Order: sequence, then structure tokens, then C-alpha cells
Amino acid sequence: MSNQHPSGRIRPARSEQNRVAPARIQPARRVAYEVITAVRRDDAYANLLLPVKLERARLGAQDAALATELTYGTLRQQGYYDAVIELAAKRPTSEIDEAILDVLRLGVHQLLSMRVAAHAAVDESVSLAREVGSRSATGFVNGVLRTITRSEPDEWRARVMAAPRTDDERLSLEFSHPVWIVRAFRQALAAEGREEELEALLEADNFAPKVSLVALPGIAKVSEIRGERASKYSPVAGVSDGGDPALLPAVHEGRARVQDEGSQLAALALSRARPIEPGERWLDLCAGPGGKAVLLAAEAALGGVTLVANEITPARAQLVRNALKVLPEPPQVLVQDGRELGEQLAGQFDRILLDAPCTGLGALRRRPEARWRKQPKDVPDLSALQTQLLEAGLTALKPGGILAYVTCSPHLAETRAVVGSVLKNRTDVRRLDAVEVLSGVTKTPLPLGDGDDGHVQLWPHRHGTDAMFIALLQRDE
Ligand SMILES: C[S@@+](CC[C@H](N)C(=O)[O-])C[C@H]1O[C@@H](n2cnc3c(N)ncnc32)[C@H](O)[C@@H]1O
Repeated sequence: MSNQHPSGRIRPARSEQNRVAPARIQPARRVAYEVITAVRRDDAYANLLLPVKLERARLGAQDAALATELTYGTLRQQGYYDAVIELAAKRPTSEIDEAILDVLRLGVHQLLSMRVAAHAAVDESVSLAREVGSRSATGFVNGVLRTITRSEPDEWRARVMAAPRTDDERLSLEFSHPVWIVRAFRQALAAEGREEELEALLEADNFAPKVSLVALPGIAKVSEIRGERASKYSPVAGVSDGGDPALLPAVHEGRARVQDEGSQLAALALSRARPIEPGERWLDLCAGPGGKAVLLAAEAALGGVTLVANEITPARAQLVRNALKVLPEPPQVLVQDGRELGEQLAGQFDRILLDAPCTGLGALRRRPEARWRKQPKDVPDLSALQTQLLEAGLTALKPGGILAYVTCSPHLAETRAVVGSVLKNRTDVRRLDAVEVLSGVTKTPLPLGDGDDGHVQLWPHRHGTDAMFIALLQRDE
């Protein structure tokens, strides 16, 4: 029988007529999938790639918010979702094609953590699988996701938790953090007698932080950036009320910037550690991309201080220069290995910021994939580099000068251990009480743990900041 339609067009065969048209993939889901795949395949950074993709796809505000939630939520919860997928697929994720695993993770996020209708999540996932995988992959994705829809999110959680595990393994799955990071956080909290806060910390890491802004002293007023909520601690901060900060004139002009309150406090702990003497010389030893350098530079300009910024990576040094342009007299930017600057500039600086390269475990809220990318083997190399940079920084201090050692990681091997090991060999350096210094800086007292060494450890769950570590060290007169 001919398929010729009276209109002259070829009529589709019956089996084709009955086939359900593939679900159209919503642009927001496509963007999320592309970012998740690029993170896995190309080591892309979601926080850098997503805005580019959103711009290109010309998504409206609502779709952009959806794409962001899909991307960030899927990447953060990857560890937990993989455990669910393994149960539903009855095979380890290592045996699933990686492109299809991305499709499944994105689908599971919609089914277990968002209010997306099950049929929409499944159908669009199947369509995605059809695009990126083989014919059999569509059936597999359909089967696994439909299995997941048959139980409530709480039932899946109970099933995943049912296998006997150590406490850290349980927390690792429940809050989707690698076990070694759970362990590192436990140890850091225990060091200040607050181990019972571990779950709260892990939970805080799974939420996007509020957007904090800094009004650069002398060139912007806090009233220009104040959102609906006032900042709690930093005297130069404002909290965005959810709109695009770039629309604020002060931000547009570079006089105010997006900056975590913890980073602000780290810079202010140094600049406000004691009254500024005009003519002081300050150094930011590891300045890229320049967030703290520009706050220090603003403080320095008010106090008649000369600031020098240094950064080893030329491209990041350029970012520092760009950030500093907002100042009437931008500080000099060096491009050198900070480890060599100690001897070259020995005894020249009154204050030094060493915001050391680190694992960044304190900023997992902002970089959703970072927890899976960092490896425990990164830590010893970083500790060694941090130790060398700290030794160099102390050498560059004038007698009586102050150095702030800062990390955006609470890992003890990067914080207290580095400071402790360097101080063991330096009889001419003593710890200053950073807790007391910051109590004179913050608008309200910082609730801090019981560490008895005067160092400050900030936490997302307790302070709403990144987990910045701040130690102040002073060279003897
Ligand atoms: C934690 S980041 C600094 C962040 C910066 N203070 C800010 O607030 O924007 C550490 C920086 O140190 C740089 N760095 C790494 N090794 C270095 C070295 N040996 N000497 C100088 N800078 C180094 C990295 O390229 C990175 O830009």
C-alpha cells in the first residue's frame, strides 16, 4: 500500500505516526547540560562558563535562574546522586558512559531536589540522551529515571544510607562531599572544640552564598551598596538584595565590588591591626586576581601608605592592575615568584598580606565542582608552597612589621600547621591576637571557637562567610 497522501505529500508509516515526538529540550536544561559536561570533560569552571553560556543563549531572568539551579545543584550533589543512580541502575557509575551519566545526574537533580514534573524531567532527559548517546542509551536513561520516580526522595535517601558505613562516609553521602573533605572539616572544627557543628557546615556548603559587596573606603560609601539586609560583621560591606550588583553605579564604576565578607575581614585585619603611620610600605605578596589588593590599596591611600602588589601569573597580575585602576594613584604590580621576593625585598615592609594559594576548601559554596576536583594529594604540595611563601613574607617584613597569613581553606595542614612549623624556626616572630584585632574591626562580635592561639577561623555556617583562616604575625623590633 502506498503512503502517498491525497495532498501529494508522503504520509509517514503507521509506526512513525504513533511514535511520540522527542521532547523539546528547554534552553535552560541544555545550557546546564553543556556546562556540566564541560566541567567533567574539559575541567571548565562552572562559575566562569555558565555566565558566558547564559549570555549566548539569551535566556531571560527566570530561565537563567533555572539553568543556574540545574547546573550548581547537579554539580554539588553529584556524590549523592551517583549513589542513587547506582542503586536504580544496579551497576556502578564507572560502568556508565560519562555523557549519559551527566544526563542522569541532571535528571536526578530535577526529580529529587526540584519541583519539576516527573514526566518533563524524564522526557527531556531521554531527548538529551538521544542527542548525546546511542539508541540503547535512551532506553537506559528512561528506565533508570522511571525507577527513581517510583519512590519518594526520602525513600531514596533512606536506601542510600542503609548500607553500613563509618560516620564520615555517611556524612559524605548525605551532604555530598568527598570523605577526605568531611574528615578535614571535622578535624578543623575539633581544633576549636566545635566538632558538633560538622553537619551544619556541610549543609551550608550546599547553598549559594548571599552576594556581599564592599564599598572601597575613601571612594565609595556603604550607603551606596546597602541592599535589603545590612552586613553583620564587615564595616565596609553591603549585602545585595538579589538584583544584579553591576547595575549599582558604585559597582559599575569599580568603586564597590562583589567580595565575600570573610575576604574583607582578612584585609581589614591587616590594615586595621594598629593605627597607620604615614609613609608605611605594604606588600600584597600573592595578589591575583586583586580583590583584597584593591581593598588594601583603598585603605593605604587613606593612610598615606605605599602598597606594592605581586602575583606570579602574568594574566592574574593583569587582573590585579585592572582592579587597581579605580584608585587615583594605582599601586605598582610586580610579576614574580613570591618565594624569591623575601630576599630581594628583605626588611622593607611594615605590613604584608600573604593570601596564600590553597585548596580553596573554604569556598565550596561558590565553586560547585571544586569539591570533586580537589584531591587529598594536592594538600602536601600546597602546604610546602605556603610554608616557603610565609618564610619569604616574614623575611620581607621590617622589624616590628605585621604579616597576615590568610587561606580560603580551613584544612589544618594549610592553616595552623603551616604557621606552627614556620614559627618553630623563627625566634624573631610572634603571634598577634587576630581575635582581638578583629573585635575592634567588626560591627558585631564574631562568635569564634576555643582555639587558644589567637588565630581566626571563619565559617560559612556560623558567620555566613567563606571559611577564611586569618593569622597575624609580628616581627620583633
Ligand atoms: C588565594 S589567591 C589570592 C587571592 C587574592 N588575594 C584576592 O583576594 O583576590 C593566591 C594567588 O597566589 C598566586 N600564587 C601562587 N603561587 C605564587 C607564588 N609562588 N608567588 C606569588 N604568587 C603566587 C596564585 O596565582 C593566586 O593568584
